[in-house]
This record gives sequence, structure tokens and C-alpha cells, in this order.
Amino acid sequence: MIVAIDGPSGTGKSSTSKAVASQLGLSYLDTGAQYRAMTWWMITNGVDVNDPAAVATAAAKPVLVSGTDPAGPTITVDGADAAVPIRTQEVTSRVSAVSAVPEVRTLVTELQRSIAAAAVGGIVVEGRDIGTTVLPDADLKIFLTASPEARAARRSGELTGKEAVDVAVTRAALVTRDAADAGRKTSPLAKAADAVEVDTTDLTLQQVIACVVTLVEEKRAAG
Ligand SMILES: Nc1ncnc2c1ncn2[C@@H]1O[C@H](COP(=O)(O)OP(=O)(O)O)[C@@H](O)[C@H]1O
Ligand SMILES: Nc1ccn([C@@H]2O[C@H](COP(=O)(O)OP(=O)(O)O)[C@@H](O)[C@H]2O)c(=O)n1
Repeated sequence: MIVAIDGPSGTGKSSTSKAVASQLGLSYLDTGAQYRAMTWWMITNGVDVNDPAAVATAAAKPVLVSGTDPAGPTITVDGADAAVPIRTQEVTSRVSAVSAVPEVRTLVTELQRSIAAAAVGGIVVEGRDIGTTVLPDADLKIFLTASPEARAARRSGELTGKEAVDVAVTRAALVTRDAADAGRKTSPLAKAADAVEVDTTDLTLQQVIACVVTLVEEKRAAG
């Protein structure tokens, strides 16, 4: 059972995917964390993320390893734990530039396919282009949406201390990132033709999880 969950930022992909994978005994892969890890490596190694040629040349250097237990997903870069540094606003604001570089996408997509192929018990993979490009033969494809207001409110709720910013600032950053991700040439953020769209604006997280679990169970029963 391969489940692909795509959608813009703050629609609930990570929370839903982890919970669905835990409930159904599947592995879990956060592909956004891999693009964030690549971006963090570029920044720490002095690569200009706005220079696509420089990013392309460096892309094969970092070794990214993802742990796929939904109860405790992990990400390391060259053996170092990257879970915390990949979530800074600096990385968030630069990740779309790095993820738009075709050489980066080719490498990361190959890595994602090999992780999915190794997950013998099945896997939930979340991102932007899983249903369209990475795993077009997934058994079930979900595309999560929500209004920009709901997504910004959810995201600002997560930012505390010196990273806390006004919800309007969060909303603007989120809309800019969506536009970059949906507008790039190579495998943009898009709903696959055969994906089930779920608008989560007025749903609780528990309702979204229950909806996806039901869809997986229906697929299992049918297959
Ligand atoms: N349906 C929902 N209602 C309210 N809050 C939600 C819902 N889904 C997710 N959240 C919260 O919104 C934030 C972003 O969710 P996340 O799963 O990280 O989204 P994504 O992976 O799509 O960016 C998290 O704090 C999460 O707990
Ligand atoms: N399959 C994917 C997943 C993420 N990404 C890129 O990685 C960024 C971070 O993804 P994420 O899922 O961690 O973002 P959030 O939804 O958590 O804010 C996105 O804005 C995209 O630029 C991508 O290009 N393709």
C-alpha cells in the first residue's frame, strides 16, 4: 500500500500522514524535510541558493538519510541530525529556490523512490509532487487544501519566541512559497488527475485523519 499525500504548506500533510501511517502500520516519509535538509546544507556550506548552477553542481555532495518510523521520523545530513535546523525561517524562505533546481529534484526523487521501494509493509509519502511525479502508480493519492487564512493561522500557532511573527506576515510568506512551488518548471506542486481532494479548512485534524484512513481501508478492501 503506497499512499501519496500532496498539497500546499499548512494543509495538514505531515500531521495527517504521520497519524495515518501509525494507525495503519505503514512507514512514513516527509519529502519536504529532504528538500529542507538539502537547503540547510547549501546555506551552511556557503552555496548561493539563488544561483541555480551552483546549487546544481553541489547537489550530489550532501548525504541525506531519512528514518521512516511515523512515531519518530528522522533526517540526517552527512550523519548529523538535521531535524531542528531545517525548520528555521531562513531555510523555509530559501527552500523553494533550491527545490526548483532540476538536478536537485532528480537526485531527491531517486532517493524517495528507493525509500518507497524498500518499505515492504507500505508507506505514506507526503510532499508536493508525489502523486504526479515521484510515485505516479501510488495506490491512493490525496491532495489536501485549505484557505490561506486557515493555513497561516495554523503555521503562526507553531512559531514561538524570537521566530514568532504576525499572522499576516506568515500568510504572505506562505502564499509566496506556494506560488514558487506551483510555478516552477520541474514537477510543480499540483494535484494528480486521479487524486482525491480534501479541503481541510473547516475540518479538525482528527476528521482529516479519519477521512484518509477510511479511503485507505476502502482501497485495501477493493484490492
Ligand atoms: N485540520 C486541521 N485543523 C487545525 N489544525 C490543523 C489541522 N491540520 C493540521 N493542523 C495543524 O496545522 C499545523 C500545520 O500542519 P502540518 O501537518 O505541519 O501541515 P503541512 O505538512 O501540510 O505543512 C500543525 O500545527 C498542525 O497541528
Ligand atoms: N515533494 C516535495 C516536497 C517539498 N518540496 C519543497 O520543499 C519545501 C518545504 O516543504 P515542507 O513540506 O517541509 O513545507 P511545509 O508544508 O512543512 O511548510 C516546499 O515549499 C517545496 O519547495 C518540493 O518541492 N517537493
